[in-house]
Amino acid sequence: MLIGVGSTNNAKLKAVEDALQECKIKIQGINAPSQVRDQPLTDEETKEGAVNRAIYCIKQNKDIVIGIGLEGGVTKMEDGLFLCNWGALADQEGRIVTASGARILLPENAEEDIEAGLELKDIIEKITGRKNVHQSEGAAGLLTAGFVHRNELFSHVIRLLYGQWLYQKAELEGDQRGR
Ligand SMILES: O=P(O)(O)OP(=O)(O)OP(=O)(O)OC[C@H]1O[C@@H](n2cnc3c(O)ncnc32)[C@H](O)[C@@H]1O
Ligand SMILES: [Mg+2]
Repeated sequence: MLIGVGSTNNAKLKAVEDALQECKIKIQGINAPSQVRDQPLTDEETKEGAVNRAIYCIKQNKDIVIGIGLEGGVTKMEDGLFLCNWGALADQEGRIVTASGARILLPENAEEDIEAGLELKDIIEKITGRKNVHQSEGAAGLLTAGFVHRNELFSHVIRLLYGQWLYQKAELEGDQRGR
């Protein structure tokens, strides 16, 4: 089964590979536009970016059975700004499922930089002094001393998406059999 993943970011592609390793899948990374800001600033905007990427993927090629869109963002809470991750799965029948992942509080200085208009990936590069951290362990890796990497956060989201999709398809097939 061919899965289109709406990104060429290694952390996201690895997340899909790891999350669905027991399923017979082939992955195609697609440079899908999120159609939201490069740095989404709310849960809603982050989720919308994931949905837009997923839908873009299934429109590229009829052989793509499902499209997966993954989007990172931030969301404001009483105690500060949290890192959030959203995912969406779209299929050729028009079904769309969504899920979000674990979230952690960003340091106060990161919040100030984001409010000043910087992207989280640039802030993390500034803190670590390394390039392309968003393609590997990400902000989560930095803030958990390497315990939880960005791809792991997305992996859970992907399993939530794929599992919901399987469940909904099975429900539909049950209905069609007159259950
Ligand atoms: O190529 P794409 O798929 O766009 O990958 P990306 O790394 O830009 O990821 P997103 O667009 O999903 O993330 C939106 C913004 O949030 C940043 N971001 C989100 N999670 C991050 C993380 O764990 N570490 C570093 N930056 C992160 C990211 O770099 C962008 O600036
Ligand atoms: Mg991006």
